[in-house]
Amino acid sequence: MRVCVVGAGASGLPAIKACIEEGLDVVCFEKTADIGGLWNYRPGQKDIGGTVMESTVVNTSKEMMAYSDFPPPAEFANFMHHTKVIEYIKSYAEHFGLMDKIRFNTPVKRISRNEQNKYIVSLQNGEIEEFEKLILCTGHHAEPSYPELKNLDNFKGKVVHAYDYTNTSGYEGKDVFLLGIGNSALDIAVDIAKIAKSVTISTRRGTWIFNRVSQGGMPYDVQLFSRYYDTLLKTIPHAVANDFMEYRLQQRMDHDVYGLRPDHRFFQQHPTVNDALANLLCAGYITITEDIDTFTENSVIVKGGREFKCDIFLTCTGYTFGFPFVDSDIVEIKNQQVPLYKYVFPPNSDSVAVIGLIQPIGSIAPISEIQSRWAARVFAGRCQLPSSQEQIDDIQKKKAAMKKRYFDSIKHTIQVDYMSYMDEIAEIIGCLPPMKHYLFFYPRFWMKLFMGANVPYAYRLVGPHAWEGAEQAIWTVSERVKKPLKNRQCRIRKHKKRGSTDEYFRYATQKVIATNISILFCSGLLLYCSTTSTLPPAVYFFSFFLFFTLYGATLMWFDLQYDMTTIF
Ligand SMILES: Cc1cc2nc3c(=O)[nH]c(=O)nc-3n(C[C@H](O)[C@H](O)[C@H](O)COP(=O)(O)OP(=O)(O)OC[C@H]3O[C@@H](n4cnc5c(N)ncnc54)[C@H](O)[C@@H]3O)c2cc1C
Repeated sequence: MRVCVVGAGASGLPAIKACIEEGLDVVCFEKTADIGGLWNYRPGQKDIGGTVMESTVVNTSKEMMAYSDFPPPAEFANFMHHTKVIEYIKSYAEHFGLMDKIRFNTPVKRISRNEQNKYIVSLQNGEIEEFEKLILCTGHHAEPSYPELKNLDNFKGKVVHAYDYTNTSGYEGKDVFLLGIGNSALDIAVDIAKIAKSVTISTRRGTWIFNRVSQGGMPYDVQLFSRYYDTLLKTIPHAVANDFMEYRLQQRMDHDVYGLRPDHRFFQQHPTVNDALANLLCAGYITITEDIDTFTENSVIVKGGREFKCDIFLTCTGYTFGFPFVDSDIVEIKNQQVPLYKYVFPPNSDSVAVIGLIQPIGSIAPISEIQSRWAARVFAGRCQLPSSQEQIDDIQKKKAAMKKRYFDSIKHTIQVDYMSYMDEIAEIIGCLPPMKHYLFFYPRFWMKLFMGANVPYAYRLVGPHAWEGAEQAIWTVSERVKKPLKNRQCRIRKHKKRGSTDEYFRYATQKVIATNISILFCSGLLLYCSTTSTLPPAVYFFSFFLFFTLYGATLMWFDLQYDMTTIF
C-alpha cells in the first residue's frame, strides 16, 4: 500500500518511520532541500516557509520533546539552541534510515481524490503520482496572520511580521514597537532589547509569564508533567490549581505592578514562557503598554493617549493554517477550526491523517509521533476508527471543552494537554504504560513513572513496536538532565535538614507524609461536621476555619511535591 507524506519536518519524520514500522510503502515530498522544517534556520532564503530565529532556544526541555525511542544525547543542554534541535532531528532521521524515503525540492502543488478513492498528488515539477493513503505534515507556523489596525497607513516606518524576523540586524538604535505578547513577541523583544533604542510591547489582554527554569534550576516540564501532577490537577478544583500557579508566578514577578495581569486565569491561556523578561523590564530595557489606538507618521498612540516613537512596527499576531493545496472534499480548514477526529482524521475518511496540527501545553514532536503511530496502524488495518457520527460527536465534545476552559480567542482551537492527549491516543494504540501492573508487580518503577516526568519513552514500554531500551531511558532521565549542568564538582556542604540527596529525600518524604496526614484529618473532620445534622453554630464556624486550613494546606502540599518530583 502506497502512502504519501507531505512535509519532512519534526512531524513528517516520525510519520515516515511509523509507516516503515507498519510495513507500508511510504514516499515523502519535501518542498525544501533539507529535513527539519521550522528548525532548519536558513536566513536569507525566501519562499521556503518559516524558520526559527537565530537566537531561538526551545521552550520545552530535551527529555520532554524527544521521540519515544531516541533519547537526546546526555551532554545536550536541557533547553537546546535550534542548532542542537536540528542536529537531534537529523540524527533521528539517519538512525532510522528515513532519508531514503524523502524526495527533496519537491513541493506538492495539488492533491485531489479520484473515484477509486485514490489520492492524486500533483507536484510542482509536473509529475503526478497516485497513492492509497495520505499524511499531511505541513505544520501550522507557515502562514502569518496580520491584524487590522486603524490608521496603520499613516505610519511611514517599517512594518514587519514576526514570521520575517530572523536576527537583530537592522534593529540597532531603533525605536521598536511590538504588537502581541505571545512567545514570539517576547523572544524578539528580549533578543533586541539591548541593541535597540527602545522596545515597547503593546498588549490588549496581558498574560501570565511562566518560567522554563523552575525550582532548583530544573526544567519546568520535567517537574510538572508527571502522572502525579496530572492526577492532582484533575482532582482538585480548577480555582485552586489556578491560585497555586498564579501565586508562584506572582512571587517571581508581580503581574499587577508590571502591568501584565490578564483578566483570565492561568490555565485559561496557552502559556507564555520567558525567563529573561522580568530582568529586562526591571532594568528598563522593555516597556509594556496598552492596546494600540492609532498611528502617526513616526509613532504609535495607545489607548489612554500615550505616544511611543517608532521606527519599526513588529506584528507578533500569530499564524493561520490550512491546506490550500488539498481539495476541500479531502480536508478543509476554515477560520482555524479543525474538524478532525482527535485532531488527526477527517471524520469521513480513514485514508487521510493530519499530523502535528495541535498546539500543546508541552512539546509537539512526541505528540506528532504518537499521532503518526496511530495513523500508520489505521492505514495498515490494525486499528479501527469509530463510526463517522461518533467521530463528529467527539470533535464537538472537544470543541465545547476547549471553549469552556480557554478564554475566547482564535488562538485556542487546537489546544491539547500533553499528558491527557498522549494517554488518549496511547490507549487506542495499546501502548499506555500499564500502571496497575507496575503498582503490584514492580512498585519501584511505578513510583518512578507516577512521580517522575512523563517522558515519551513511557509510551514504548509495551504495545506495538515497544522499545527494549525504554525502561532504562526512563530510569536515566535525571542523569541526562543533570549531565550538561554540572561541569564542576562541588564540596558537599551538609545542611541540618538538606544534606546529601538521601537525607534530602527523607526530609522531603517526611514533609509530604505529614502534610498528607493533616489534610486527611481535616477532610475527615469536615465530612463529619457536614453530615451531622444538629450541630451548634460554633462547629460550623470551626468547619469553615478547617476548610480554609485545608485550602492553604493543599497549596503548601503542591509546593512540597516539587521536592519529590525533583528527586524522582
Ligand atoms: C519560533 C518557534 C519556536 C518554537 N518552539 C517550540 C518548542 O520549544 N517546542 C515545541 O515543541 N515546538 C516549538 N515550536 C513549534 C514547531 O512548530 C514544532 O516544534 C515543529 O517544528 C512542528 O513541526 P512540523 O513538521 O509539524 O512543521 P514544520 O516544522 O513547519 O514542517 C513542515 C514541513 O512541510 C514542508 N512543506 C510545507 N508545504 C509543503 C508542500 N506543499 N509540499 C512539500 N512540502 C511542504 C515544509 O517545507 C516543512 O519542511 C516552535 C515554533 C516556532 C516558530
